[in-house]
Amino acid sequence: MTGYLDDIRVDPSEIAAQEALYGPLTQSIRSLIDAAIRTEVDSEDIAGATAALTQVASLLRARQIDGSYGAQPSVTGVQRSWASPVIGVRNPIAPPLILEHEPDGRVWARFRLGAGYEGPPSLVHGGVSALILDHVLGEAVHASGHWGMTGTLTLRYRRPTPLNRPLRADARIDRVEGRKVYADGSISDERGITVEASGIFILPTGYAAAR
Ligand SMILES: CCCCCCCC/C=C\CCCCCCCC(=O)SCCNC(=O)CCNC(=O)[C@H](O)C(C)(C)COP(=O)(O)OP(=O)(O)OC[C@H]1O[C@@H](n2cnc3c(N)ncnc32)[C@H](O)[C@@H]1OP(=O)(O)O
Repeated sequence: MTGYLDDIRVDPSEIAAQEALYGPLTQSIRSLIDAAIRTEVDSEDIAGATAALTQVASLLRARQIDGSYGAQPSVTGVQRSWASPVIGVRNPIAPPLILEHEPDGRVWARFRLGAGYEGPPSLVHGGVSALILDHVLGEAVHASGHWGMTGTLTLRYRRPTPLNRPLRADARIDRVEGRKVYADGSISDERGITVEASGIFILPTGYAAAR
């Protein structure tokens, strides 16, 4: 797999400039998603908003990459994660999580989930929790100098996870067995753990280990 070591070679000022350009666009669309779910304006205003948004979409589509973001051969490892639905600087679906890396390899993030992530009324959708944990466990694997595809992800939903409350995700690797890296993690609210996860991340046949 290419891209892994490119992370180190990307010019930081170029990354900062791109983040300053695309970050506000993404944040604006993120706010729009929440607005679209919760709006109670009258039908004329909905029709007006729909027309305006169609125009915005065609403005952005005037020049586009071919295919998905991470599939671009010229795009570096750092930029590729910008399309992530969990941390993506360019993905309005991402909450986003801002990940913190500890020297001992633990990875964690504080975040909140709003109306766009609802499962049961006023609670986080279980699939969204799985998405977040898959990513955070995968990051802990990556931080340990390995990488791999998610082979198995096991979740235990211990308590409902609330919307619009401070949440935290944590992950760390447990052990490495050949091509398999075992990682554990959780999502917590103010009262403690709501979801526990364990995952097996596997370096696919034919791929070299990261380091
Ligand atoms: C992820 C790429 C990272 C790129 C790095 C760049 C930067 C990263 C930065 C930041 C982290 C990002 C974080 C992202 C997080 C999201 C990750 C995802 O969403 S991944 C998409 C969902 N997962 C799939 O689509 C897998 C589909 N499955 C496969 O591709 C294969 O089945 C694979 C690779 C899992 C295994 O295939 P084989 O052919 O290489 O492996 P065989 O030779 O069959 O088995 C090897 C060993 O693993 C066990 N094994 C095989 N499959 C297993 C499984 N599903 N679960 C558990 N064990 C399994 C076997 O029993 C065997 O064990 P024995 O060596 O005998 O002890």
